[in-house]
Amino acid sequence: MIDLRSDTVTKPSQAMRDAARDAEVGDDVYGDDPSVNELERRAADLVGKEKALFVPSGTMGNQVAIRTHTERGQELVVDEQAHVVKWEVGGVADLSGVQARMVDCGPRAVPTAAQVEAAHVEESLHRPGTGLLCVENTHNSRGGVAVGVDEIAEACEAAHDLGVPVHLDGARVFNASVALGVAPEELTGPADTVNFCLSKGLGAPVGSILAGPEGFVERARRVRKLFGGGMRQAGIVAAPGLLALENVDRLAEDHANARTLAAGLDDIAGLSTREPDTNIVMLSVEADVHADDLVAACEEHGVAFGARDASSARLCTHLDVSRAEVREAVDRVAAAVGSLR
Ligand SMILES: Cc1ncc(COP(=O)(O)O)c(CN[C@H](C(=O)O)[C@H](C)O)c1O
Repeated sequence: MIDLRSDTVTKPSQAMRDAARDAEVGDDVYGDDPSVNELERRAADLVGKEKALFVPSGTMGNQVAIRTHTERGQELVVDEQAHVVKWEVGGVADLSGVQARMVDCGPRAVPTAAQVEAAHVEESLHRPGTGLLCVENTHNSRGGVAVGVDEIAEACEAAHDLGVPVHLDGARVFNASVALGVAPEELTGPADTVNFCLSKGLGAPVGSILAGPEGFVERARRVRKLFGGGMRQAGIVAAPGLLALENVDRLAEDHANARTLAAGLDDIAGLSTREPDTNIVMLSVEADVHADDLVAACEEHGVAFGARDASSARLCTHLDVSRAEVREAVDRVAAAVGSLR
């Protein structure tokens, strides 16, 4: 099976497994795990923030950030297709008591200054007040869009002018950095906090990093504990995360493979794709084939990916899929489409 469901499916390398086995560990709740401490230090440096917190998942990183930034009853300004409101089980309401004020950012994938200003609510006797702006880069549901430095900075500046902090869901921020050819901290710098995933394109088995100002990270550490994310000898999974930080540059291979995949799928009658910015390929399926049927037929032919709606699907290239396997996947999709006709 060529698994293109997500870049979350990558399996740890032998070097990562060895690092896990040999990791120096301690009780991380007491701050005693040397592997976690080293990972947090290096991760903070990489994204230009004072401190960082190792969390078990990207969802926890985002939800801990939202809870730490906001007060119950406030509003969160966010793109209507953002992961934090679309794929995190209603966490902004359930865990933080926050209401989402959704903005349609369209293909731009990040709100304009005007959209931030229009969505902002001033707290009053009657009104909730805006507690946070959340942006996403790359933007998953809008096709792995790499949002540019200027666009991120514009949204952050507009929020800051209104006294509103900004959290960057940077699950794939290194994909954006590599695709745009800019240093990660050019993309993370304008935001107050950033969450990025070690367990996606970077290939670690577990974990994400929430980074920001020292005071914020200390408050976030307590929220992580509240959410049950206080880990003990977590060096076992932090050590592979340290190796994952060395996989940033190779993300360019995933992007090249995504372009090869998209071009191959475009040659199949009835299918079309948008030119991918990064490792995510959004596939449009012609009217007379339901995306679910295509996904099922492809699975029978040895390619796995997921439908997004009745007429579109998402395919992700990643560390565990080679260029040759991408080409083979295109051939298998072609055979699957043929079987549907
Ligand atoms: C932008 C963004 N932010 C946060 C997360 C959450 O990370 P995890 O909780 O899965 O580690 C994801 C994972 N995205 C996963 C995927 O793409 O397959 C699924 C959809 O949850 C994400 O894409």
